[in-house]
Amino acid sequence: MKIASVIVDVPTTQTDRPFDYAIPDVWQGFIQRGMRVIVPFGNRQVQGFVLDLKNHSEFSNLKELIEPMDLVPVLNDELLHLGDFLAKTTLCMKISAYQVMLPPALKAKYDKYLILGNDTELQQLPFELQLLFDKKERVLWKDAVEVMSASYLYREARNGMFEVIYEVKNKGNKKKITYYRPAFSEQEFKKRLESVTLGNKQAQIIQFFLAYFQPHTVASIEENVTGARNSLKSLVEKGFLQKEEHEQYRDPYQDRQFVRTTALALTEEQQQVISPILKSIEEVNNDVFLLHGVTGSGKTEVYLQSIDEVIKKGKEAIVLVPEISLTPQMVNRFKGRFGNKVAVLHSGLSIGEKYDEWRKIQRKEVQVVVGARSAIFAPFENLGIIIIDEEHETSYKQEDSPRYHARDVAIERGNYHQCPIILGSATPSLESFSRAKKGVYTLLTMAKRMNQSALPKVEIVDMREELRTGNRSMFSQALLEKMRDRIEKKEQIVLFLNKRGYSSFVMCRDCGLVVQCPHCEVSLTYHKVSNQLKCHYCGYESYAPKTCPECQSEHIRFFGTGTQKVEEEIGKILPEARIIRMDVDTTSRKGAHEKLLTAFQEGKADILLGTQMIAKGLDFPNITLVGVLTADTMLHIPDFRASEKTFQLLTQVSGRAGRHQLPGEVVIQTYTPEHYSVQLAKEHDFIQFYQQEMSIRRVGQYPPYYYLALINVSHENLQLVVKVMDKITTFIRHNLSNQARVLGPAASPIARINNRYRYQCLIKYKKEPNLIPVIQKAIAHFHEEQLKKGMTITVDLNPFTMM
Ligand SMILES: Nc1ncnc2c1ncn2[C@@H]1O[C@H](COP(=O)(O)OP(=O)(O)OP(=O)(O)O)[C@@H](O)[C@H]1O
Ligand SMILES: [Zn+2]
Ligand SMILES: [Zn+2]
Repeated sequence: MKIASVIVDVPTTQTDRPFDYAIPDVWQGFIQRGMRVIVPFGNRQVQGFVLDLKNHSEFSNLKELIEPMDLVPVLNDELLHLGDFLAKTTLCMKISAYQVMLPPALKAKYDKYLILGNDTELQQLPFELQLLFDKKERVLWKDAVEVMSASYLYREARNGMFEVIYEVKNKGNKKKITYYRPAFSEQEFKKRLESVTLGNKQAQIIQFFLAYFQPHTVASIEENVTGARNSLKSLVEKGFLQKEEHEQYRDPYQDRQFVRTTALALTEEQQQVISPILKSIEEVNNDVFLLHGVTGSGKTEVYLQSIDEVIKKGKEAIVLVPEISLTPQMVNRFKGRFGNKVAVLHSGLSIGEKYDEWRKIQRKEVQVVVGARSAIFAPFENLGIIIIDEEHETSYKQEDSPRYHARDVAIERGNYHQCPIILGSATPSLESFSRAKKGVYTLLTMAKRMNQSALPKVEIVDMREELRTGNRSMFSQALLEKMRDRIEKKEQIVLFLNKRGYSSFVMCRDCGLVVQCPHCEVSLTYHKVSNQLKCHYCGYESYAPKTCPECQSEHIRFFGTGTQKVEEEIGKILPEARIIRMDVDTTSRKGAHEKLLTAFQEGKADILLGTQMIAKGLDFPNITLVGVLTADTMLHIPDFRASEKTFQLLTQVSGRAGRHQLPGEVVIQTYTPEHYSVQLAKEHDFIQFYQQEMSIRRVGQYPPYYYLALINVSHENLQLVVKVMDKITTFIRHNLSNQARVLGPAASPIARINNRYRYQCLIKYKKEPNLIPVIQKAIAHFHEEQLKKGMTITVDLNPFTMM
């Protein structure tokens, strides 16, 4: 093959297609599909992905590609195909589709190094390289190519002379660990022993190996035979032992002892739901299961035993969990069952650690990956199951390009591998549940909690009523009494606050002004520690004003409640209570999250106070009271999913109480007690909520009855934004069927971010086969504006944020 088709890293619409490059002779036979290469583009050199190899091109005078960046492909055939799928279904550039599948270490420009292969002696190298390597462990790639050709280096790397690694700054080099392994079978080993004479130490070492016939590290040999180190070499020379080196990964969990767990005897309900899953695994079917199980019904055990079956068949498993429930407790459950067969991918890892975990997958050293959204791209080649826990979580949708939903990617991959998919939740999304009702997915239900424990009793407290009776505190009488009671009984409490920071906004009580960001149309958030106001969209910061910027009144103050303020107030009313506060501020340091949770688990506090991050996944036996301080903050955001999100959150938080022997109770404080999402969360009635919400969606023409597409235009010049959005909207309106509803142009709910005005157009549709080409055509018209004037146009198919 003489020609490579390459997708280049130049993200513009004009370059969003493969370019052909001639493969120079030195690289013939080396370049493969899915490798990254460096190619000339214009007068620059850029990276690209090889999509295809061929012998003929419709273009003549092809430029030559410069060199490969990888020894082996970083994307396999399936992932190349998946990139196509992403580009088509999310309207992103192909280059961003491929890049999103790789760990960040392979995206940015990190330095590349050569290190010597396991068996390479310095003397084997050409003299020029010997000089470079002299006493060094590794050599910068760019220094090496000054003295030797890249093709020589790559070929020898393939032969095992070197390894090529990407070095992520400050994260330390790959660690190697030396092992000694027996050179023959046990029988052969014993036979040969008869015909040699060994020194005392050597004999002891041999005895040790015969007792534990497996590879050992030097450290473990020395532990058993003191001073063994010096005799190992001669045993290698005599042929008894072989020395080998294994890479030691920067395993973030390596210092931890995992208590091994074994499969639990399943309850009747668990058995009922797992049997169709096992059947699907057995028959290699591509079924999508929606596992609707109430909180604490034992969904995780169903996942674990399904995965176990998949591993036994020599296949692999991907488990997605939302970033915030990817707690050490969650990781332990998987590592405890499958040990080092598990790789973990989440945003708390350093770039180097992510790269290491990814390579374990690529090298087939693990069979299970547990991770947040992007783990759906794990480069497994023989997938046997994909599990998405808490499938209703909106964090499975990526908010920047490629705007993909992990569920769609999972279904696409499941289809390729012909493997089952489990979507699990106590509060499934309306989209998934309606698909299950229609029979597109198979519905599996677990309605009971483990050990017959009841779902917690929920009490709703009307905070307006509290105010009327003169209670101005953030705790209702009911909640306060129950908190006292639990502290006395030495049981534990979870207090949930739907917010971050000390207080959310600053308002003037005289003129009603809310202090806003000067660049964005949002109110600023007050941070007590620094006495600053911050914008969470653009990062703008200023000191909190002492007087109102509008009317100069001094009655300007902070509204709303934050975790710090709640902590202070508890300190006043329940001074004996020990509190652990978990929010963005207390958990920003690496490992902090885990420390706080462990402390709580060990009973070092009575109250766990926190935001969203404590709502899910926690499974602690001693929690018997959950208090939700303000249930309605989320009901008022401009989003048609506001009620659904409120119901889900209240159900999830309530689900933390009374999961084991002790019964649980929940107090929900609210200013809108009559709202159905609050009332039905009290009843734990998902089905009723589903029906009620569906009828509202039908009337409002929202998903799952209609699909949505959101187009957004932003620029500093308001007139330009309005003009462009108007033209796009008109074009789309004229080119879709009259069943489609095209709303807009209208100012976005957040009308300005970072001084850029934002306008949008929302399309609601049922069936529009031409939707994508029409949108593309509408936008293509404004290329010039995008390129020259810095205007941004984004398209979000099935958007999850309407802001
Ligand atoms: N078959 C079983 N026998 C005994 N205990 C079990 C069994 N299955 C699960 N459990 C235990 O029951 C508890 C609840 O299970 P699990 O956390 O899996 O529930 P879940 O459905 O995932 O809940 P949530 O949706 O609230 O996270 C756990 O402590 C788990 O170890
Ligand atoms: Zn004022
Ligand atoms: Zn701002």
